[in-house]
Amino acid sequence: MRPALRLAGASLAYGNRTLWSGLDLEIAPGEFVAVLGANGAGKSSLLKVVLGQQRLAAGTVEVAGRPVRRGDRRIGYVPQQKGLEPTTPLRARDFVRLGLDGHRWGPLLPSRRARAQVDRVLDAVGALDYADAPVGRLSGGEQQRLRVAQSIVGDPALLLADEPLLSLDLHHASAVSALVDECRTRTGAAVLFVTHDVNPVLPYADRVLYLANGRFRVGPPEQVMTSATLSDLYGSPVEVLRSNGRLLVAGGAAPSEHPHAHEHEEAS
Ligand SMILES: Nc1ncnc2c1ncn2[C@@H]1O[C@H](COP(=O)(O)OP(=O)(O)OP(=O)(O)O)[C@@H](O)[C@H]1O
Repeated sequence: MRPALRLAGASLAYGNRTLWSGLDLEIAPGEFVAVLGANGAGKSSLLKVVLGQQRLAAGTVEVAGRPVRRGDRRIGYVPQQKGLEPTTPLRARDFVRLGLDGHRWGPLLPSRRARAQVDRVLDAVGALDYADAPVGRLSGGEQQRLRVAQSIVGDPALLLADEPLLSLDLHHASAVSALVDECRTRTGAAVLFVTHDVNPVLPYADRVLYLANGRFRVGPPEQVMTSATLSDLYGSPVEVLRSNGRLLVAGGAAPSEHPHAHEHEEAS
């Protein structure tokens, strides 16, 4: 089967600083890959490469067998969270609808089918109660649920989610993770899901891509999320603790020039 996403010998650099290199990754349709790593490891940049917004320094990247290009309608994207302007002149449901026909100019076309699709995802993220509210007045967590709804409403073949659980309470973090899982099961979408906390996606992640120190490990969570693997990756002691089925990563202070890398922790 043709991979939904294929990176081969991929390297990413800004100027003379290489974020990661030698990345070979094939994601099958329907596969769920969680992307983890310290601040600044290059997780968001990886998504930008797949979106065609950032060029590789070396190697190739293909989405469903074709070179990446900007504005690929087969890709759904949840950008890293930014608050929407309070005066944004859109209702929540119109904001979600942009995921279906936001690429077209002009007023939204009346369509019973589009309305039903929007209602279905609003319901799935628990946003029906505020479907007609102005989007800019909603809380960070409410807006975040709408971003997720917008990214999946068009049934993408590849879903890229950049910290979609940020601002969500435990209940909604679980619900959004389950929703993404349900979406990939129903539509066969492949998922690349950036998160700082692996726990909400542990039930669904087929593999983890862990980026640190310009290197990476990729494999099933039980292989990657171990003290031995992460200590080796970071080059310093990292302890992965297990408690009640949850993982807690302690340590991971990367010998990096970026002080915020030391804040890395998957505890929640
Ligand atoms: N366009 C750019 N030009 C130069 N440097 C950049 C650019 N975009 C990102 N960087 C730098 O590259 C590094 C990786 O950024 P990126 O946002 O991909 O990291 P991340 O792993 O997603 O981090 P976080 O967990 O903090 O969101 C950072 O140090 C960032 O400052």
